[in-house]
Amino acid sequence: MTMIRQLRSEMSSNPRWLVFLTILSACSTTLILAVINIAAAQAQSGGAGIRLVLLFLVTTALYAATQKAVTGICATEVEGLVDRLRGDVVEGIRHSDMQSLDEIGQAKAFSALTRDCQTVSRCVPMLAVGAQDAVTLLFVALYVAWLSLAAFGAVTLFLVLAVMLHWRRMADLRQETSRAEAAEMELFDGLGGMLRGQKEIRLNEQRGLEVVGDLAEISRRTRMAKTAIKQRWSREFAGIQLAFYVLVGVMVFVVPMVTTTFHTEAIQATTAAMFMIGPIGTVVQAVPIIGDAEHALTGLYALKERLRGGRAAEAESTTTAPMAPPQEIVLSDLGYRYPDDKGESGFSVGPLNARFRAGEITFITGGNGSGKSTFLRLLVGLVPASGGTLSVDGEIVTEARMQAYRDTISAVFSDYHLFRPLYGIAPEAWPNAGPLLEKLGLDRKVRVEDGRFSTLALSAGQRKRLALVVAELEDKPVLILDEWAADQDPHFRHLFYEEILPAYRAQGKMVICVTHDDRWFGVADRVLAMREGAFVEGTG
Ligand SMILES: Nc1ncnc2c1ncn2[C@@H]1O[C@H](COP(=O)(O)OP(=O)(O)OP(=O)(O)O)[C@@H](O)[C@H]1O
Repeated sequence: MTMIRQLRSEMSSNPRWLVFLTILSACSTTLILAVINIAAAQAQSGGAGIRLVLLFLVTTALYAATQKAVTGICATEVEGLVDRLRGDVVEGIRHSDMQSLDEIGQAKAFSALTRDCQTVSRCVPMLAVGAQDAVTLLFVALYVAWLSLAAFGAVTLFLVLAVMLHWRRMADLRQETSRAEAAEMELFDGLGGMLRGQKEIRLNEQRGLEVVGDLAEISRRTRMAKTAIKQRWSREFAGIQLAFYVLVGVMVFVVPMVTTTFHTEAIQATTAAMFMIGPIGTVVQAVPIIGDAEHALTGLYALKERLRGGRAAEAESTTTAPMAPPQEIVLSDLGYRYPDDKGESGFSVGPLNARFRAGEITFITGGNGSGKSTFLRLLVGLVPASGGTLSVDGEIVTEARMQAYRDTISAVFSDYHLFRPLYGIAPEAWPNAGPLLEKLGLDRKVRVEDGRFSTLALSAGQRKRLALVVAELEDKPVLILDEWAADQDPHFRHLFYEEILPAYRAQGKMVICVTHDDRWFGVADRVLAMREGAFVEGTG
């Protein structure tokens, strides 16, 4: 079991101590049972002695103390495991290339980090109590054996049959659980789309009705799948409890027929069997919860490995020495191909040959879908090249130097994201934000307070200007902008092409911009046109 294996290898407390406490807890439960049986027998002959009362109190206190300790240790260890795993997955995401992330899918990564982690956390009480009750069952069974071998035979036979039946049904249940999970994932995707598409839904009533209708259908399928699983579990649970009552009936009515010695122990063995009903119920309830947690944990480890796969070499051999500001970036036959999708071959860019120099502005132009954004992802090392090389100042950028290379680049991509805190920007640079905000007409909207932007509630054009403020605060030697001016009004477009870009050139920055603004092509030192993933001959 993944959970037990991982807990054993990563536990901060001694696993033997946990096992000892679990056994002690089960012992105390069995002792309580024995004390009750003895007291009941003594009651027939005039009442239980004070020693028995004291023993009862001590065993009860021992049970409460060990249960508290086991639950506490399980909670600390499982939550620690989840926390470390979540951290590893987040790190894995940070280090993985964009292609791997695209393949995994944002929804899957998000649900692993939220729902799966929660599922593992939720199993803590059941893990602790379930383990205690499983050991208790064993001990009570031994106690029954001590009372009567015939009763023990009946209990063992029953337990073996119950476990075998239960195990066989578990396989079916696991399949049904996977189907229910797939349906639920589809539902989450649909709900996400419905929330993001509110504007479109409000502008077309028929679309809204169809979206809601579709969601209702997916929700119905999810409900059916989940209800079926819950019903099967409650049938399973009720079946096992019922079978146990039958067992008690067998002990009371049938066993005395085959053995003459059983009568004296009948009441005690029956009480012991009744004592097993609680733990059996807990174990039966714990199994699916722990099973779900196990499934979630296996998925989380698989995701962690997948994120690590292929990037291990980079992560393990990355040299942290910073790279000097690039004076020249050279692409030699550099290429990238998106993975094939359901038999359709993926779009490819390259082989690309180009040279970018510090203090120069290069414009990249080309029709929609010609590969400009893909080229930028490749240029900044967000996707692994399928061929060719990328060199900085005569040295090929290896996997090990890729992060150092990326650290020399600032970018505003077409699908950029704005963080409210000024992550990655040294506090000494925060005061520079004021003049930049003023230059880009944002000073009356946004301030920097304690290293955070006061607001991100801005128009599309304002947000893009704020993204440029962030890029300027980073003050890196290479700047990449993907259709930055597309959202700007004539004033800021003019400012961008006529003042901002020439200022970058004067500062010695290497600037690469994707743009369709042919009116300002003259501002660039070079214009490269793209078509079908390649630079058009004669441009540049
Ligand atoms: N994540 C992806 N997975 C697979 N294929 C993709 C992916 N992103 C883009 N593509 C494919 O790559 C091709 C080029 O896309 P890209 O975004 O690079 O073009 P572009 O020139 O930037 O277009 P636009 O001017 O419309 O932004 C497209 O035909 C698209 O189908």
